[in-house]
Amino acid sequence: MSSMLTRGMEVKARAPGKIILSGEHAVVYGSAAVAAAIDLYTYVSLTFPPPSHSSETLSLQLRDVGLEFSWPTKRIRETLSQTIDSPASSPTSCSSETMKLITTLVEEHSIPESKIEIAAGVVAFLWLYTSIQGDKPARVVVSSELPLASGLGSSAAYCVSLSGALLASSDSVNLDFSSEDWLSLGEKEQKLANEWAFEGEKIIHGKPSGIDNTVSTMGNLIKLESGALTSIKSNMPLKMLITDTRVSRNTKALITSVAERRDRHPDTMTSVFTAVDYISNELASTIQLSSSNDLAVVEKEEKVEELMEMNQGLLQCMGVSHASIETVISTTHKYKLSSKLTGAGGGGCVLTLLPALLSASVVDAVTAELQQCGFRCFIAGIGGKGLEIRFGGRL
Ligand SMILES: Nc1ncnc2c1ncn2[C@@H]1O[C@H](COP(=O)(O)OP(=O)(O)OP(=O)(O)O)[C@@H](O)[C@H]1O
Ligand SMILES: C[C@@](O)(CCO)CC(=O)[O-]
Ligand SMILES: [Mg+2]
Repeated sequence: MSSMLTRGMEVKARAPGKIILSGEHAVVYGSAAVAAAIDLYTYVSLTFPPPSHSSETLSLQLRDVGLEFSWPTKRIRETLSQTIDSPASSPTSCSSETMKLITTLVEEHSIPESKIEIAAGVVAFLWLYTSIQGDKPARVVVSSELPLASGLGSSAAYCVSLSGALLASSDSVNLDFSSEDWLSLGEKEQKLANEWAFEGEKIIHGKPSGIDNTVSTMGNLIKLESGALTSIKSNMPLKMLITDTRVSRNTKALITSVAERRDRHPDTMTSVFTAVDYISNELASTIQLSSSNDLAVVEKEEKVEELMEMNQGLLQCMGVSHASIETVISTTHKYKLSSKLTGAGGGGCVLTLLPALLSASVVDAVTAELQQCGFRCFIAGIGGKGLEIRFGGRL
């Protein structure tokens, strides 16, 4: 399969962003968290030059940030000779020595100071590319429907779609490349893509829990607790208004600030994480479709709202709320709606539950008031597909 793909064929992958309904940060310390895929995707296009082509470069175009990188493959082999021939079938972490070497490759390109956080994404790209495809010349293009660095899992969608495209064109994955439809990977291959994406997330997040890459790979609605995954089936409408405060933040820095607070107050923070664990488990059983869960939708919504408020209080206690998030919470509260931050916090996006019977005029009024504050509001479809691959066709 890989020999056909090396003849100028294009492989595409797409992976969704996510919302975290409860449990961000605490999940890094083993508490339960509940997350859902949303219908906004990051797309990767990977093309190997045809054999007649003289190009011996690896190029990366990041359309969302208007940056382009390219490296002679000879330069990549010289720099990363120690790690380049590792097998794609066994995901490995990027050591600090290799990270330094990759950083020298990234620093050969000047990234404007205002976009410096993209460098971690480029390092993650080079680690995933060289680990899975070695030093083959290729052109990779990334574009996303997600706001970057805003809590909707753009880093995970980036790592999952990259891992998917790279594996789909390796010998580790077997797919029908004569099909022009979006294809899901088999269970084993999905697991491999998720494991590689987790290695990329480690480079971008520092200490990720794995929830973002897992929900982006698998799609749907999931609970993750101490690394153990449960898939949640729900028949609740779960309509969420997403408000992007447009305050950009960095997940790695926020994870570090929570770790520092935990170092200062170990017992207290452990109790906070335990409380979040209870909240996530209660939220999961409230939305879960099961014969013992016979509450009416309105009652379930009231429970979810209260649990979201409680989780937000504990996120504030962890130090990851922000004045812009508090403005969204107080604005939606005027309309008797409950909100919480989603993702790492510090700005970024806020979720507001829109109960099924809420009138459209209230949604319009609250949205208008939030937009007047300079925020961007949208409603995303929840619980859709995860990583998918497509051969040929257009992005
Ligand atoms: N489409 C993209 N193009 C280039 N880099 C990207 C893209 N998507 C994500 N990244 C990388 O991921 C970083 C943002 O990741 P970060 O974890 O801080 O935010 P997030 O994943 O959007 O939010 P959260 O982790 O809270 O869900 C960017 O700075 C960049 O390095
Ligand atoms: C803040 C965090 O819990 C969620 C970010 O979406 C980090 C992680 O779990 O990797
Ligand atoms: Mg992230």
